[in-house]
Amino acid sequence: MTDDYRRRIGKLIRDSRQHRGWTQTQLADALGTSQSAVNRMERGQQNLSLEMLARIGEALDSEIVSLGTSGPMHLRVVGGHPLSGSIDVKSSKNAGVALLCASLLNRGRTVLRKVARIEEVNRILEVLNSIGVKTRWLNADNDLEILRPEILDLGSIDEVAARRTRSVLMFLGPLMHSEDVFELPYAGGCDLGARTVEPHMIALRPFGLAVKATAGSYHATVESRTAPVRPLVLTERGDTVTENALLAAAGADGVTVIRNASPNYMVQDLCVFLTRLGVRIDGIGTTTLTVHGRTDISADVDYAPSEDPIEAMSLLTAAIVTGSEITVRRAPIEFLEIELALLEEMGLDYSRTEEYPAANGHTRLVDITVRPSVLHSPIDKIHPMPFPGLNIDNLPFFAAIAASAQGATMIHDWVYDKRAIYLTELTKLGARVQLADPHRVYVEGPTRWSAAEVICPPALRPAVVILIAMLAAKGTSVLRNVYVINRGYEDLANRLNQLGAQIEIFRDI
Ligand SMILES: CC(=O)N[C@H]1[C@@H](OP(=O)(O)OP(=O)(O)OC[C@H]2O[C@@H](n3ccc(=O)[nH]c3=O)[C@H](O)[C@@H]2O)O[C@H](CO)[C@@H](O)[C@@H]1O
Ligand SMILES: C=C(OP(=O)(O)O)C(=O)O
Repeated sequence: MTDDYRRRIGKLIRDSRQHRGWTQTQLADALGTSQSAVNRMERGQQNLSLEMLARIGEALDSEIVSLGTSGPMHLRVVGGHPLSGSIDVKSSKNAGVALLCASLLNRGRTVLRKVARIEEVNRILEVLNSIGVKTRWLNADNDLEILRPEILDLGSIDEVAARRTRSVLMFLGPLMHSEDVFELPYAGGCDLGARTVEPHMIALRPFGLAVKATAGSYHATVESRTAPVRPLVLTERGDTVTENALLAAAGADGVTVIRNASPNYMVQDLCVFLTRLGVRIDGIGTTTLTVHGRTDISADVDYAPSEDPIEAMSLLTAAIVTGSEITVRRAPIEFLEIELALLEEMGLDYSRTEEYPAANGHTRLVDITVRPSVLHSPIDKIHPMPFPGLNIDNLPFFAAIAASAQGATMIHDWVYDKRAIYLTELTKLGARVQLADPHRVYVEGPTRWSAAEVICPPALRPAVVILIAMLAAKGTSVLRNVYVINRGYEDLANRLNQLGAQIEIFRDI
């Protein structure tokens, strides 16, 4: 790099940092380097690798220094080393996106604390911004301010961003309170096979919302604005459908009883948030929710969504599969109990601290320490259930765990059409995974993991499972196109590196 280039790039970095309102120390923290190194970079006195430029671009959210961020992101993993140390679980993707959608109900100022800085959140923010909602990251802790304008500009909705996430479906519940007729692009998300939206349509109908699927979008018409006269019985105990019903009920004039509601973690977080907005909800954490709606929600609210049980499970799995001792701090225990009970049956040696409250004042957290253990397969198949059951999104992690255990395990993903199929990618790293049918795999362990080059399957959890297997595999593996992981995990590679992993981020340019 010539001096001139170094100086010009340094100036761009300084401008972007100042634009974001960060000190050199804040940028250094985000990059895992020192303030003096940032100072040298800004003065053009430091050679910068493309990877470092990519990381700076990402940290500063800046197009100017996104030189290396234009192409897809990949990971190079030097595996076979045990991990050690402690790691904090971040707030959940699924509560994060639900609360962003819920902020549309609020005419006051919404502040969400420590929001996971992930692609799924970015997509919803792009959609919110495109319709006129003002959002602003307040600091390096990822606190986020959201201000909804009186009138939304739905005609300008960012369709590209909307189509990349399924969470945009949760705009239906809030928007029906302020719009008479509106369109939403078809929801996307992980490619897990067909995912029905019918339960959402059925749940919102009693509130007076008619939704018709037209070419490429949902056409919504508010025929009347009412609270359902009878209890609303959900046909599926789904998470986002429960959230949509809650959002419709929260802004409706009257009391709504929702039966067969999901009591899962993101739903509980949303309920607690709505109570902070002044909406009374009885039965939080159960399958019957009674919502006392309000048509005048306008509160300056400050809320910290809780920690992600799926991220906690991912980190526990990384420890188990690499035979490491690590402590996963701030794990929401209510949503991990069955997983831990099963792991204990399989021979896992672990301990946990007393419970302490999350910042939302509701969720119970513990620190979990996992120690190297000799695991054996469970006697019965492993299958998920809606909460309270083994979490549907935690199931894929058991494929890597079963592959590390002695014996044969059957894993039954009845939920998604395609997800079990993606688990067979583990065979590329030496695991014996056999597809019995599109929903069931047999896993035979233990595995001598071997390094490989793999393209991420288009599904978040199976992609992370492959990354974890790469941490266990001696040698250098490459995982390509990790957008799907970034959709749900913040800075996962660097955080694993802090536990001793050797993962390098690189990009095509
Ligand atoms: C943004 C968000 O929060 N996403 C989560 C949410 O998605 P979301 O709520 O969108 O999940 P879906 O509605 O797609 O439900 C998942 C699948 O389970 C089936 N199903 C669900 C409930 C039920 O009682 N019976 C039944 O058959 C559905 O038909 C579907 O095939 O919940 C899923 C299931 O926990 C999780 O994988 C997703 O991470
Ligand atoms: C399936 C998942 O999420 P989404 O609903 O965002 O596709 C997931 O989190 O594993």
